[in-house]
Amino acid sequence: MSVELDLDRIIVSAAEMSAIETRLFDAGFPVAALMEKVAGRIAQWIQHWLSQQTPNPPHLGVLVGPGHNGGDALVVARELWFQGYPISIYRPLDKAKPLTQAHFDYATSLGIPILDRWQDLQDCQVIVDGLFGFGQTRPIEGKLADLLTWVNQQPQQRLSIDIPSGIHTDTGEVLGVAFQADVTLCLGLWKRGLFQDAALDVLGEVQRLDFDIPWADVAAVLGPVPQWQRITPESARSALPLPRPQFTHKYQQGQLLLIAGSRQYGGAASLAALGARASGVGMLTLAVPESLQPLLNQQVPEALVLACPETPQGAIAQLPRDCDLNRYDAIALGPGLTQQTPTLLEQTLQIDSPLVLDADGLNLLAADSNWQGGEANITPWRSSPLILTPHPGEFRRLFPHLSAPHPAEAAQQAASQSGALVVLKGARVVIARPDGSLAINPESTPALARGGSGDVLTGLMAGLVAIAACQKRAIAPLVHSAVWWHAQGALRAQQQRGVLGVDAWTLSQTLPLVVAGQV
Ligand SMILES: NC(=O)C1=CN([C@@H]2O[C@H](COP(=O)(O)OP(=O)(O)OC[C@H]3O[C@@H](n4cnc5c(N)ncnc54)[C@H](O)[C@@H]3O)[C@@H](O)[C@H]2O)[C@@H](O)CC1
Ligand SMILES: Nc1ncnc2c1ncn2[C@@H]1O[C@H](COP(=O)(O)OP(=O)(O)O)[C@@H](O)[C@H]1O
Ligand SMILES: [K+]
Repeated sequence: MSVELDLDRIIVSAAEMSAIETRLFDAGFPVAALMEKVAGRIAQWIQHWLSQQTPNPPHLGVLVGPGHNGGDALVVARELWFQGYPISIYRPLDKAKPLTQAHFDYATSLGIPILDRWQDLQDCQVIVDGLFGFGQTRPIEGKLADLLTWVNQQPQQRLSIDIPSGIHTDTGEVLGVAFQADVTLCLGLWKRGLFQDAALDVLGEVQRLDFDIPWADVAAVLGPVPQWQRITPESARSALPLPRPQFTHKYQQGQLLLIAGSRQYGGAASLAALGARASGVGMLTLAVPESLQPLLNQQVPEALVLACPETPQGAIAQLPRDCDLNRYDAIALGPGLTQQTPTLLEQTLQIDSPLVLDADGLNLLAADSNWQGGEANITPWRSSPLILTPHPGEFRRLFPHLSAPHPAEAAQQAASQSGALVVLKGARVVIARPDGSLAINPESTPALARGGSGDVLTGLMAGLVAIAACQKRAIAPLVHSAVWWHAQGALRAQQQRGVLGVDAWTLSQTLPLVVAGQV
């Protein structure tokens, strides 16, 4: 018996969703009954949504496709018609699956208007997209492309059933043109495409409507531990090292060494240090070029600052002789470092504790001859986790030979072949583990698209990893947690200051509030 997972955490491909549905049908659940159930929940959701906006039922235009997405749309249209909503149906293609055709015939017999021209949808207040669901693979072309282009130019609110038509269910790619939704109601289980950066701007607000899929059927298709998971508030919270016991001291709450900064990039070191502060790590040590010591002492007074001899250009030339790398629970290397001193990477890689590499730490790794473009697995020469936090540019330098077309698959391949835990940054951060599993952060904000946000993440993540390592907890859940809280910190700061008000320093000051708010 596998442990039942919250269905909200699971992300499926179109083929997996189809296989899960097939199991329900094979077990005796009639296809038509499932469609009634699902569409009934969609209709209820729409009714509640619209009742909050206007007391009078608005006129709904319903786009109906040939498959069961169109069938869902017809059942929704029928139910809302019975509830007194004015409805108009537009069906661009004549062909339909038998169940969809039956619903179309019944809707026609009820006298629900069937439009001949899509232009007549302009009288509606809301347009519902039931053209294609997870069955879509082909590009949207010809008349369908013209229809969606026209619909997207209309002022009405737009709601999509399951996934916007024109979005590839697995990759999130726009297949020519896509229905531009204000709301997307994902049915049953989260689809992969809804978390791909390429799709984000056409999804609108995304909600999942549950339809009671038994765990046994999910596990039969996805295995006992589904590979693709969403980070949820519960998983992010439960990973935090809380509550803190009364009887403890700082060395039991993690010791982190952060090696960062140069005369040129002093801010990166302080932002990473402030991120680490937000983790609550017991003891923070900063190794920085000696000229940065006064700045860091002032900005992060609780940290122990190691002044390192520096190069003429102001980079760390070497670590102080008395710096014992073995005493730390975790090490982070990279923000603002420059690439002048490859020995820093060599030294830290040899230490048997978790290592977080970011920015120039990643660039040094990419240039290291042992790394071999990420194709030589690190596991034989390192037993502790190596955590890489590249943005897409750094990722390409690290893994130049990977040909996976989409970020999630690319991260998955990168982690499997290199043995590192790969945190691929972007609008939706993907965390891939060497065992092939993948976690995606579903909630974030473009407020983070700003210099320094990543430095804060590195510090926060390394701090949480240090606590986990010190307390002999699993490391990966804390990496997920760091990505989640980083985004939540940005969302909180954005609430207070707007999307343009979330500079990295503000983010670092908001993070302790959201993380501490979990106690
Ligand atoms: N089976 C059921 O009773 C349930 C079905 N559900 C609904 O069913 C959907 C999946 O239904 P289907 O598998 O029938 O697939 P779709 O409704 O997504 O449509 C697939 C059909 O569209 C055609 N098509 C795809 N792309 C096209 C293009 N670009 N141009 C022209 N034709 C194109 C395909 O040839 C196929 O006939 C889900 O998204 C969901 O809305 C869910 O509600 C769960 C219950
Ligand atoms: N459009 C976006 N939406 C959400 N998060 C974003 C977006 N763009 C960037 N981010 C996040 O901001 C951070 C940027 O990190 P990085 O590229 O390393 O920048 P820097 O080196 O300047 O700190 C990452 O955590 C990334 O996921
Ligand atoms: K749809």
